[in-house]
Amino acid sequence: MASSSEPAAKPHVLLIPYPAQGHVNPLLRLAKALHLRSFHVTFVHTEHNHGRLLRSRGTGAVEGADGFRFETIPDGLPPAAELDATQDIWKLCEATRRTCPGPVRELIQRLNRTEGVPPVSCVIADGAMGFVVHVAKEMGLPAYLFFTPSACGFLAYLNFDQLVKRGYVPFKDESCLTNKHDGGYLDTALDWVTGMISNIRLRDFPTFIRTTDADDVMVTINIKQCELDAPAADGIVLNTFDDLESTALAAIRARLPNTFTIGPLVSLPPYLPSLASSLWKEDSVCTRWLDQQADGSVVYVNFGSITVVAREQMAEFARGLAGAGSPFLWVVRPDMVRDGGETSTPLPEGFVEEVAGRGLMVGWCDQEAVLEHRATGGFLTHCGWNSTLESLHAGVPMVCWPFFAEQVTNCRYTCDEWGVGLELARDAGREEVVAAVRELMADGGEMRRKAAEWKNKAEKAVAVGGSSKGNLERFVKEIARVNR
Ligand SMILES: O=c1ccn([C@@H]2O[C@H](COP(=O)(O)OP(=O)(O)O[C@H]3O[C@H](CO)[C@@H](O)[C@H](O)[C@H]3O)[C@@H](O)[C@H]2O)c(=O)[nH]1
Repeated sequence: MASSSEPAAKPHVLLIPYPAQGHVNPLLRLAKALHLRSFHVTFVHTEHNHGRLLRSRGTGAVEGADGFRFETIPDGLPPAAELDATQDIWKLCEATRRTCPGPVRELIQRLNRTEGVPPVSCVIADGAMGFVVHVAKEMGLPAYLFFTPSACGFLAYLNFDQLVKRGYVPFKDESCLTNKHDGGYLDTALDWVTGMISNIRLRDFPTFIRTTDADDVMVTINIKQCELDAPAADGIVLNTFDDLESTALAAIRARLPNTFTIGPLVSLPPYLPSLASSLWKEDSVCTRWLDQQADGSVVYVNFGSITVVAREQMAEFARGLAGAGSPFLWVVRPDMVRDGGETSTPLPEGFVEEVAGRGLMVGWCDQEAVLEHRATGGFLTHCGWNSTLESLHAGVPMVCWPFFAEQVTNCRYTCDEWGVGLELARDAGREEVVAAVRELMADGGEMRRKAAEWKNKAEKAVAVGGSSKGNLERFVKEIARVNR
């Protein structure tokens, strides 16, 4: 709760993440940065995620801090039978857009009536909650959108309407939907897209375009976010830095001039560590286990918070990972494998015993700490943007195994543009996994050198005098000023 002695003139920022781990994390980091700069902060979880946070912490309440409060809104989905199961992000996108405008409006009205709390002066919502901009505008409030993907991913989304207008989407033929049997359609060059690498292909675009449905929900929602919501916002915030994505950023700024690049938003060193956002309970054994491993020897494997893998592929992957020979730390979420809609034990029988001593499997870890640990030598990732950026910040080269959304775009840039990744084919078998992990963990090499270079540039961007640090301070001034 806010302290009643708080001066009424303090700017009060309301932050509304999209309710998924990869979206909550960067917005919470921004929220803390604003709190550190004397903003009163209200951070909004969905009721579902609030329940998960309580469970992952084993507490009865999610505590705020002085001038930092948590609030909840419904997400529009029926209550989940299994609290820890990953929500269906497709249904969630549609449900939040339909359900949340009313509750957001009521929340702002209630906060404005709450004694001791300064009136809400600015709203920052995730780009995937872009409808919030219109609610804020109706209430006379400035509103900013934080798009959590990479700039190259966001630029790809900004071109969805062109893909439709030019007739690439919807796909004409079901067979074009899969990597295997597309008859080359996914390799179509899109050299007209300003700001993306010149040889970008249809397959490098966020996978939501892979539909034969002219009214596809994800295509429609993404176009609305880019064509209706983003231009209506007072500004756009991106978790990236200028050196990394200068060409994509120039194209974005040509359309949305007031774009602030403030990344990488990392949480080290921690500020208000008690205000954490892990929806799963972190396994504390990881650091102790890593402490016992040699420098740069461990391959860290994590597919993020949403990815679901087929049982046979999981088994094949496990064999490949074990066969590569490096010690490994693998985060296996309990709901990662689904058989016919059912969640069941994800690992092949006997695997845990077989790799005991050289492979550690946990349900969830403190990923930033793992990537920064001296023993971690490579990251096998699904290329979620937070994972990619956290890896770049830690100077750790990657094997890229993208599954959906703009992970394919991030993979392309990580491998071909930034030179710090090796791509693993979506249908890779154990031999390919072995080969990729061995190459990743090999000593020396160009990828490792490049990774060290990007680490340096990332650190410079957020240090005093760096581009992201300067942009953050400019952003802070702008959103504090609109309040006066
Ligand atoms: O054991 C774990 C696993 C993950 N994380 C954290 O969880 C976040 C995961 O984010 P990300 O790597 O971006 O993966 P997703 O959760 O899959 O992210 C979704 O959101 C991202 C941002 O929009 C998109 O780039 C992805 O495509 C989309 O799947 C990161 O901050 C990780 O550090 C942990 O702390 N511990």
